[in-house]
Amino acid sequence: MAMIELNHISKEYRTDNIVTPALSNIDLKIEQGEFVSIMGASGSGKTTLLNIVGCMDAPTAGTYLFDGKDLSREKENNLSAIRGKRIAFVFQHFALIGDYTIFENVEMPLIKQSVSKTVRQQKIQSALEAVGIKSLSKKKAAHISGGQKQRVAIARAIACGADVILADEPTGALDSKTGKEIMELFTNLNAEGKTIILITHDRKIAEYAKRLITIQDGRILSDEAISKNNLAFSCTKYAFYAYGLQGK
Ligand SMILES: Nc1ncnc2c1ncn2[C@@H]1O[C@H](COP(=O)(O)OP(=O)(O)OP(=O)(O)O)[C@@H](O)[C@H]1O
Repeated sequence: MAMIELNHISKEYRTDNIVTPALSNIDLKIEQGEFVSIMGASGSGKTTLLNIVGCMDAPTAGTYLFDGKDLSREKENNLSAIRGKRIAFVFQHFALIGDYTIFENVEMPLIKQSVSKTVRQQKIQSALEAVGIKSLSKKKAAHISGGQKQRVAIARAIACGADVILADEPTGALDSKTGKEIMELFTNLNAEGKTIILITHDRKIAEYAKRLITIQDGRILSDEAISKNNLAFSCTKYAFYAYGLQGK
């Protein structure tokens, strides 16, 4: 059984009698532990798809099964519980509260989950350590760089214990070097078993994943494993590291 299973999913937005079809008849299975990139032109339906997978939006038709449970017609309370515990989001513009410290930003979902103070402290310290910003924990989110903000957002996803991380253009607001560092973090998280689904407009970013889905006009145009050439590239890169050379 796939962890994420979309069967004949369609989505239409209706505003002021205008109907906009966003997704048409999507069939998709994603197994636990996969790392998937989604690409497609602007307006092709990528964010709509991610929002349905992340229980932020409901489909107009079709069924969405998460771990075998049909969530398509689930009540908001139950969806919000799944969002909080199983699925975390990382956004292009970070979605942090600027006036809160880094520690407090990571802490918020844990308070919502009623995690005790001692356990919260442990989870937050270990998540901040995993993304390399433990020393910044008392700084306000407004006073750190874009790359550091995205690390906070990833730490928040790690700390809340989600096993699925959905990332919508996570490197879109970052320079290419910082973007690569963020993608290395996602690669590590995937190696630890997290399921990652990531939207990007950048083919190089997409190639960090193991599978690439292309969307066009609300339909899946292609769904393929990332090619061996790229694996050869990453093997070369890791060989560089293994021999203690500068791997660039
Ligand atoms: N809340 C909404 N109300 C009405 N139409 C919407 C809404 N959100 C998205 N749409 C429309 O649905 C279609 C798919 O939008 P979506 O945001 O999923 O595309 P996208 O591929 O993520 O685009 P981008 O790359 O520009 O972010 C577009 O035609 C868009 O205009």
